[in-house]
Amino acid sequence: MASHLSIEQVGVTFKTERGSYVALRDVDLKVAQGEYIAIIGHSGCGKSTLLNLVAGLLQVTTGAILLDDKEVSQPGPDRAVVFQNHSLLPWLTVYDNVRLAVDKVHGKTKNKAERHAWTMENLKLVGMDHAAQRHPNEISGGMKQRVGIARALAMEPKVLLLDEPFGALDALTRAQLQDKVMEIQTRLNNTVLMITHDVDEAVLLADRIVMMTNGPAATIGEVLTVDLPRPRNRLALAGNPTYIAARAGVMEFLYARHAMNKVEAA
Ligand SMILES: Nc1ncnc2c1ncn2[C@@H]1O[C@H](COP(=O)(O)OP(=O)(O)OP(=O)(O)O)[C@@H](O)[C@H]1O
Repeated sequence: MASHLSIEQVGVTFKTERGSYVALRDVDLKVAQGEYIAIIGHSGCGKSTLLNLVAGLLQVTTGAILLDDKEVSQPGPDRAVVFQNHSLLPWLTVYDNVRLAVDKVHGKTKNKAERHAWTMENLKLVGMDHAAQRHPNEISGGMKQRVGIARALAMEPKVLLLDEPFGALDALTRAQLQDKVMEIQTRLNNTVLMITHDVDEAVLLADRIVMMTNGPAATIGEVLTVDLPRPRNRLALAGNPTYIAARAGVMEFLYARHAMNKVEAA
């Protein structure tokens, strides 16, 4: 596998008032272009820390992160992040939220008309072109997440980083957006790193599921390949033996072998 994104022997130690806290150690992962990776693990195991390292929002203490052989040390337009709590600017319209990112990333390469067309094309991709002139407070949580995804895609990042992007949504909206993301990924072949707490979401969306051990000093415990053809249909998969086995494998990892200590979890 050609390694497009390479996480090499990464460790992170935070300085806290009570001393050093080793959040991650020896995290090793190679991701190919176009791969969809889900990262799953109990609360506090370091999933966001890992994503923030790839985003360049945090620095590794040891090891390195390479994207196309270049070390990642700061945020850049080649990595776009979508957070759980939509981070749209409330005073801008849906259109302007996306357009701002388009102007920033494509200001030198596309003219004004092209930037407008590109903004609309990405809003269309997530089915939000009809609401272009609305403000964030006039649209639902699911719609805000769709705009956040449009904004990220409009940057044409090499890697799309999703930090529980559907976590705050109701089950139906969540399913709709998962389908949308699958459809977009099939079309654009983005490399995706997605954090989730949801086993079904991980199996449905991912090519590989990275399962993390509990902290302190959390690391990758196991990586499970989801050998299911695409496009994937949630209804058809419900009785699929490969789907059921993958789901059981992740459940077993999380709730049998790496069950969270009840005191810790409280
Ligand atoms: N800036 C920081 N300073 C000190 N400790 C931190 C810092 N950021 C994170 N941690 C600690 O590192 C560990 C990993 O945190 P992280 O947010 O990455 O976990 P997570 O797996 O994303 O959790 P959740 O699923 O609850 O979002 C936690 O124990 C957290 O308290």
